[in-house]
Amino acid sequence: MTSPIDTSDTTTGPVLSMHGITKRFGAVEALVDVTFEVRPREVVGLIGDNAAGKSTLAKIIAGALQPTAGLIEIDGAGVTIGSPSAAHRLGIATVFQDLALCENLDVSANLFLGRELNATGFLHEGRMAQLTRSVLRDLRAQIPSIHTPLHQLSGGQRQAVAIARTLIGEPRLVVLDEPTASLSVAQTAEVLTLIERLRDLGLGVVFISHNLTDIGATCDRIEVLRHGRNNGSFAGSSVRQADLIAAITGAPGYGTAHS
Ligand SMILES: Nc1ncnc2c1ncn2[C@@H]1O[C@H](COP(=O)(O)OP(=O)(O)OP(=O)(O)O)[C@@H](O)[C@H]1O
Repeated sequence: MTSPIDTSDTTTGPVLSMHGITKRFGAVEALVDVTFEVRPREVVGLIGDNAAGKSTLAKIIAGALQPTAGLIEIDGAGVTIGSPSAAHRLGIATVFQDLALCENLDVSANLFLGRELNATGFLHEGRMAQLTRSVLRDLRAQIPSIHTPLHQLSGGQRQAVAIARTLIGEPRLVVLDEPTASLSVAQTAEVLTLIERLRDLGLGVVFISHNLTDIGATCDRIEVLRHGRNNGSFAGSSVRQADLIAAITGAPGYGTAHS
């Protein structure tokens, strides 16, 4: 339960591979011929201006939207991610900005929300508590107690609970949509550390953000979308913010797709 794929070799094939992804909403082309890949043990930043198509791509990965065209592969095999539960079965976990947690429930109950363990018809609270502690230990998340109600936690701790919740399903890939938005500097640092832990656990991570400092500090690779198209791919370690901004805004040299 708490041992996601332990893949230490980043030369292995992508866990997620998307080619020619197009998504139309009527006349609106939200995504056009997009390519996107994530390898095990890799954090890929997905950035772009408002309406660039980031959330649409995340929703397609999460099974909440279907692409109009394109090919999706998980571990090299073509798949259709027809629903959020299909994504879950394929080892894809997504944390959207609303976190989808319950304020009045405690940490452990939130981790198992909607998928409580049953033993002879009863909630198996002891086992859920054990797994909750194990997942939080794997992440080294700073949570006061697994019995603390969610409404008593900080924004960063809530994000930690939402990220810990993804590990219950033994994911290969975790998609985080703006996980540091509206967090303090200290809470942001904690969440960035959690993202690095997910990578250390062998997972592929998609990190969507408008914050280029957070992206630059954490990502192995950064993919830029502009007007629904690929508009630049950068190695995280060596990237300059000016180059990211140029790709996001379409400065000269970055005005076309697939630069
Ligand atoms: N359900 C929908 N119906 C119609 N148009 C949509 C729908 N969802 C997204 N769009 C359009 O698709 C485009 C891409 O939107 P998307 O939300 O993916 O961008 P984004 O990069 O996530 O933006 P932001 O950073 O502002 O959240 C926008 O023009 C948006 O208006």
